[in-house]
Formats: sequence, structure tokens, C-alpha cells
Amino acid sequence: MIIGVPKEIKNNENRVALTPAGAKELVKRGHSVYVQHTAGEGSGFSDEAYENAGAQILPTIEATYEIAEMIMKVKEPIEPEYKLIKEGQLLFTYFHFASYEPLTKAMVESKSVCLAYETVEKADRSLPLLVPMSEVAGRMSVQKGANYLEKPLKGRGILLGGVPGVLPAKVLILGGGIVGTQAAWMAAGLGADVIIMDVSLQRMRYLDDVMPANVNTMMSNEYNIREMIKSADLIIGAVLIPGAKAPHLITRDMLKEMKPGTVLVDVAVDQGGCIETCKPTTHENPTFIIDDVVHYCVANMPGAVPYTSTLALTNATLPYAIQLADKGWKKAAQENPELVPGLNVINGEIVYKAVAEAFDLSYVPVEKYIAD
Ligand SMILES: NC(=O)C1=CN([C@@H]2O[C@H](COP(=O)(O)OP(=O)(O)OC[C@H]3O[C@@H](n4cnc5c(N)ncnc54)[C@H](O)[C@@H]3O)[C@@H](O)[C@H]2O)C=CC1
Ligand SMILES: CC(=O)C(=O)O
Ligand SMILES: [Mg+2]
Repeated sequence: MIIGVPKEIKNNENRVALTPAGAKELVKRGHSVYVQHTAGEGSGFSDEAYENAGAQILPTIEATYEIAEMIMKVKEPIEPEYKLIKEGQLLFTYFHFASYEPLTKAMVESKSVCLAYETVEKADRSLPLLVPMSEVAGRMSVQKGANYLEKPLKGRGILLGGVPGVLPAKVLILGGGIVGTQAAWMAAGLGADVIIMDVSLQRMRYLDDVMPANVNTMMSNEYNIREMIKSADLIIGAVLIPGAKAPHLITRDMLKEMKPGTVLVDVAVDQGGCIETCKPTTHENPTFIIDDVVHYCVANMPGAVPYTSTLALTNATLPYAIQLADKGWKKAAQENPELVPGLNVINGEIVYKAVAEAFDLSYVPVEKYIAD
């Protein structure tokens, strides 16, 4: 198969979808790998390293899309890329369709095959291609939150861990999955007083077992959220309903209940955000303030730590990329059921129900395309 790896063009997105090591594995299997000039630079991989691995370097993004049967990316295509996508081309990347209707419509129009990292799903319901970036973003969310709690950055001016004789800050985490768990470890390690809210009792039982004493769990419901936001210093949004738009657990009117200088880090912003007032921001302009509450809503947090993120992401994606390249998307999905829910859009039709529902668009069961 001919594989193209374009350079990411989203703001401060420094990750790349394939490392030279990954390129070597694909080339070894007889595939042709084309990498756009400087695509790996932000993650520390030179054009020469890819060439030494057997890949070829192309000068432009246009040339990379033009030649490829499968495009491997990190973030969703953005507007200037829409016109480069070809009918029948396989796009293997994050999409987060339910948060952005124009992207969904553009991919429907393109008649490409969109296989989304974030909805590839194992039999145990885990999301193997989301997990590594959720680990990164979860850990980062506390770093960012601690930073924006500083007074010069408009936060409350409170140190997460406090000091002897002074109480620590309170961290409220909505969603105790991968992001929430990693955030809790970091916040607890810094000495904060941490609460994780989830709707899954089973998950909270697990968290209660493994977390240190300064982390407690609480059922997520409107009553409890309204109560706990009054005293929280840092609130981290980490809920997910796979493939769907995130529920707004914190609504506009709740901001008035918070202390001035409270910091909200809505990691779930890539699925639309679980805080109503969160709108996607960039690493260049990461925050905005409403009602004296600092909002941090960067949709590609791991892009800022590419030396960690690219390796973590490609460790997970490469085995699937190899299956797709060796067999083509249809046979690969027929033989590996984990890939089936990854299929979101095929040949102009939405084949992932929650995405169609998010925009009231028509839905076709994916089986239409998987069956022989
Ligand atoms: N902004 C960024 O750069 C990044 C964002 N993310 C996003 O972070 C979000 C969380 O991802 P993961 O932790 O991997 O998901 P996950 O599936 O591991 O965890 C989600 C948790 O939310 C819980 N939940 C569902 N409804 C809830 C409710 N009403 N109240 C409280 N909890 C609820 C679930 O029970 C589950 O434990 C996703 O939207 C993901 O795409 C992930 C990586 C990077
Ligand atoms: C998952 C995601 O949105 C990211 O890694 O940027
Ligand atoms: Mg405990």
C-alpha cells in the first residue's frame, strides 16, 4: 500500500503519525511510505532519519495527499486539507466528529474512508488508540491547572499542595477514566485534596482501592456537582461517552457559584466539552475568562509535549496501521473487530451512530460495508 504522512497544520501540533521506526516496519512489509518534508521535525525526527528507514520525502502536503492510498495523521483534517482528500482514500487519525459538524459534512462529501483513532474499541470497551493521549492529557491537566492557579495568570493564587500549616487546594475531577485517573495521581502527588466524580460505581470502587488517601470518589450528578464546585480551586473535565458529544455537566449559571480565580481545564473539549462555557482554544491562546473563572480548553494538549506523545501514540497505532496496510481497511476490519467501531464515515455515509445523532444526519450501519 502507498502510505502518506503529512505534516500536521493545527496550531502548535508537533506530533507526527509515524516514526522512522514505524516507517521501517511498513517498508519491510513491502509498503511505500511517503513523508512530507519536516513532518517529523517537531518530534525530533529528521527527513534523513525517515529516508534511512526506507521512506521517501515529498516537498508538499498536496503531493503527500495526492500519492497516498492511506493517510496517517494525528489530528482531524482542518479546512485547508478538506480539498486534498480523495474519494476512496483511507484516513487513519483522530477525528472527534461529534464535536464539529463542518468536519463531518466535509468528510461525507469527500467520499473517503474515515477510521477514527478515538473509537477503535477492544472487547473490554477500552479505547486503545485514545488511552495513550488521555494519559498524556490527564497528567498535563494538573500541570496546566497548577500554573493557571497562579495570580499573575488570573488564578486564585493558591498552591496545589499548600504548605505546613496551610490547607492544600481542592481539585475536582469529572470523569474517572484514563484522563481523570492520571490527573488524580498527579494532583494527589502534589498534595492536593482530590475528588473524582463518575457515574460508574464499579470504576469508583476500583479508584477507591488504588488511590492514595487524599483522593476520594463521589457519584456524579447535578446536585453533587453544584455542591462541590463552590469549594473547588481546580476543576478538570474528563468525561467521555465514546464517539458522542460530551454532556454539559457544568452549565453557564454554575460559574457564579465558583470562587473567583477558579481554574477549569476541560480536557473533554475535543468531544465538545463537559463545561458549557468551554470553547476550543489553542496552545498559543490557551485560556479565556468568564465570570472571573479561568477556562483552559486546548483540544490538542499532547501536541505540546511531542517527544513523549508521538512515541506514546505510535506505539499504539502502528500495529493497527500494519494491519490496514497489509490487508486494506475492509479485510482488516473483517478480521479484527476492534477496527470496526473505528469506522465513522465511508463513501459519503455516516456509519457511527452517535456521530449521525449528534447532527441529526442519516446513519447507515457499518455492516453494509464490512459484509462480503
Ligand atoms: N484535549 C485533549 O488534548 C485531549 C482530550 N482527550 C479527551 O478526554 C476525554 C476523556 O477521555 P478518557 O479519559 O480517555 O475517557 P474514558 O472513557 O477513559 O473515561 C471517561 C469517564 O467518564 C465517565 N463518565 C461518563 N459520563 C459521566 C458523567 N455524567 N459524570 C461523570 N463521569 C462520567 C465514564 O464512566 C468514564 O469513567 C475524551 O473526550 C478524550 O477525547 C483525550 C486526550 C487529549
Ligand atoms: C485525543 C486528542 O484529542 C489528542 O491527542 O489531541
Ligand atoms: Mg480514599
